Amino acid sequence: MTTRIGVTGATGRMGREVLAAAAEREDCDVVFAVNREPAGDATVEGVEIEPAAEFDSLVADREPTVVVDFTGPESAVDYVETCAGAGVAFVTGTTGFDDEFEALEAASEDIAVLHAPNFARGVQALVNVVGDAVQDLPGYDVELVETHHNGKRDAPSGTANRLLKEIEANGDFTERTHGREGDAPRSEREIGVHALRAGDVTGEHEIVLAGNHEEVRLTHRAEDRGVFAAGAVDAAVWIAGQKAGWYDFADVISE
Ligand SMILES: NC(=O)C1=CN([C@@H]2O[C@H](COP(=O)(O)OP(=O)(O)OC[C@H]3O[C@@H](n4cnc5c(N)ncnc54)[C@H](OP(=O)(O)O)[C@@H]3O)[C@@H](O)[C@H]2O)C=CC1
Ligand SMILES: O=C(O)C1=N[C@H](C(=O)O)C[C@H](O)C1
Repeated sequence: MTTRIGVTGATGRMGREVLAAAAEREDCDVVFAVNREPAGDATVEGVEIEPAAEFDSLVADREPTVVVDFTGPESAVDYVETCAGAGVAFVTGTTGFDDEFEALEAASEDIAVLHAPNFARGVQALVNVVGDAVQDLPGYDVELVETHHNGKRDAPSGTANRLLKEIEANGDFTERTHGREGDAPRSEREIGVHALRAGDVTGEHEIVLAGNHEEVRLTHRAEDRGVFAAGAVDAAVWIAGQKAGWYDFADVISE
């Protein structure tokens, strides 16, 4: 069966990649793509880019099975609420959520919603191993360093926040220290968190565990945004058959 996909943020860094990834597959069709203020005759991968102001009517008229969203927290909430009203599943890789996250969770009572801060399969593997490493090395200092391109808005990254949750769930930590400056010795049970923004780095996450005169470094490096887009399109095809509820990327790759 063909999955009918609507794409938001379609001229953004990730939106373009999603359109390219979808174009490579025979089991999905892009039925519309929107951006906030598209140039008059804009197309990406042969798909016409339409104004985001028309999102609601496009959902009603083109009947997507699922919307794939890489935009910002506020727009993601607007889009998921429309999808919830129309019975259309929603896959989002948007990060930087604060209170807006509650609206995503609420929508999952009516439709299938999948949020993943990182659609790279290697990051899922990293999430799986980091908890074991922290458990196996009690008392070791833990620091997390993430590096992204200079256009990224949110810090720390959504992936870093996900990894931090995993570290905290598996060790005895009391605080996160964001950066370090001046007379600022490390306390025993803190996790240092460092966000670098430079050039066109696609996305790197490194966890350093150090103690006992030894050091372990767990690193994921995305070399191409296509990795995230391919994962998001896999998720879109997968979610088409799911009932209302909250899902993450682990659900997709465990099948
Ligand atoms: N989960 C994952 O695997 C990944 C997640 N991301 C996340 O995806 C998101 C987008 O990243 P990226 O593509 O690099 O960002 P870009 O800035 O390149 O693109 C964002 C797109 O969203 C649109 N947009 C932003 N805010 C709004 C709004 N309020 N209303 C309507 N449209 C809006 C932008 O429109 P306009 O052109 O008008 O500004 C643009 O098209 C970020 O949160 C990022 O962290 C990124 C990579 C991988
Ligand atoms: O903004 C990006 O580029 C990325 N954002 C995601 C995040 O915040 O974790 C995932 C990836 O690292 C790229």
